[in-house]
Amino acid sequence: MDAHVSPDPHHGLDPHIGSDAVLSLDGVGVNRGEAEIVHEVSLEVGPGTVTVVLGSNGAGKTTLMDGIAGVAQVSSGAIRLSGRPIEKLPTYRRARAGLGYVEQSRTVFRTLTVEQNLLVSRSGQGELDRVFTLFPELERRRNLQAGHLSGGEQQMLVLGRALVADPRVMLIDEMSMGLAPVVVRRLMGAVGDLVGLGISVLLIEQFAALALEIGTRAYVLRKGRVVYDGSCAELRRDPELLHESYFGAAPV
Ligand SMILES: Nc1ncnc2c1ncn2[C@@H]1O[C@H](COP(=O)(O)OP(=O)(O)OP(=O)(O)O)[C@@H](O)[C@H]1O
Repeated sequence: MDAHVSPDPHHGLDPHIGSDAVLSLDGVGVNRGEAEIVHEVSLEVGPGTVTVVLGSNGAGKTTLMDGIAGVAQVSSGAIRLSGRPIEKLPTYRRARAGLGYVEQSRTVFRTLTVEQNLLVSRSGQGELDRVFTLFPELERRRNLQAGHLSGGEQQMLVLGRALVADPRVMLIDEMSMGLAPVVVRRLMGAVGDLVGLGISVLLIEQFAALALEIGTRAYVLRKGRVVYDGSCAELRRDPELLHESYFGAAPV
């Protein structure tokens, strides 16, 4: 671990974060096939917060999310959702327990309308209204085939589809891929609004500066390990620390 990268799990943070975590990982390893890609990750998502996971390409961010959601095999450690161990549950039972997963590759049913896309994964009418409150853009296009939406609107619909399943925690993996910064900013605003709906978020985002604006706590992964655990505010203030966490050396 580097000298400037905080080894203190509560560094610069509001001390209330921690014990009442909605999602917590304790020493988690995650495999891809035979190889362990993520090693001994301990992490907490506080209630009503956005927690940000950063790291360079190949650092293991997606593998970590896949392990939490049950898509990749957890090789060691414990994962708790509202205090309940979930690491041995199959994917669908983790989802039923309140874990929503917005995977990296955005998918909508292109030939179905916006509304039909939402109805497919609905748990109640109220949730549809929540989506349209969050994304008035989608309400205006509710009868349009989803394939005709812009990239940003499709991503809103992907988020909306996760939202109608009424999750307690949402894992969101790089939803900004290929989108213009102005669209990403709009999406980040919506992610920030999720906490107002009582949803806690674990967010992977390549636009680090935008993610750090809406996040409370940040983790940086390098080679599958946590090398920074601290506040988003600290990383925002200190771009050198951010760079060093990513790459293991200060910028030249
Ligand atoms: N299915 C797989 N089988 C074997 N190795 C894999 C597989 N998927 C990913 N990896 C490897 O695991 C490592 C971490 O990949 P991962 O996709 O989790 O990183 P990431 O931080 O999400 O990167 P990116 O930002 O590029 O998505 C990489 O070295 C990658 O080559």
